[in-house]
Amino acid sequence: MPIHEIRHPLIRHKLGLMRRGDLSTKNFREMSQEVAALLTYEATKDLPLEPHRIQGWCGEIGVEKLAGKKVTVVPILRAGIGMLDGVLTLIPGAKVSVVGIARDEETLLAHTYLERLVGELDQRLALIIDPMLATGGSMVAAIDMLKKAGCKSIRALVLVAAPPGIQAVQEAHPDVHIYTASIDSHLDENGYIVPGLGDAGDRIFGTRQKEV
Ligand SMILES: O=P(O)(O)OC[C@H]1O[C@H](OP(=O)(O)OP(=O)(O)O)[C@H](O)[C@@H]1O
Ligand SMILES: O=c1cc[nH]c(=O)[nH]1
Ligand SMILES: [Mg+2]
Repeated sequence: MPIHEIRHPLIRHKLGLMRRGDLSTKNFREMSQEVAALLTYEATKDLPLEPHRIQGWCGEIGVEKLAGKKVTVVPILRAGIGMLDGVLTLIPGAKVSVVGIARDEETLLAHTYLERLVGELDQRLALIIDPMLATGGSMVAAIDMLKKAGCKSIRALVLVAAPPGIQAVQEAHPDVHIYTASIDSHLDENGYIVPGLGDAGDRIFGTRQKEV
């Protein structure tokens, strides 16, 4: 199945804390990075390795290293930035491709406003990061963009996913695996995930936020 809900106890615990409406911006931000790192660990567990010979302390030995070109991490602005350091903690050499996509609050349609992709995408695994997969419009737009640029291997890491978003990605891009900390219940009348996290961008950056 291309949807992976990672039900690790540390993720469940941290996500439970993140769902508190009164959590500070600082704590929400920190936990976004921590859960992103844990999702990265799961999403990379089958990356190919290649043998490599090095000089060890006792002479030449065989070790393994990641095969192929470096991974590119693709944060979807703004909220994806809230997961970036967490991913880079585990893959510090990754290249970063920044994509700006905003969802229109009325129509819920995704609009692309920035595309800064790294080179040699045809040889890289792309890890798209965004805390929320709601209608799926933003994620589908990001995958469309990467594929148009030649990328052949794409995975999506989201903190919370809603069924309509999962379905939209699976229908448009069945080859893309989604890794999430939780598959939530549904979307409300404004397209927000329930129970969800609220507006992830606002909670990470400390901007407009509904009173709780
Ligand atoms: O699945 P969708 O229905 O497309 O919704 C999810 C998108 O909405 C949020 O971003 P938003 O557009 O609010 O931008 P922001 O990160 O700048 O706040 C979120 O970070 C996703 O990118
Ligand atoms: O629940 C949602 C849906 C879209 N964007 C968010 O930030 N939160
Ligand atoms: Mg937002």
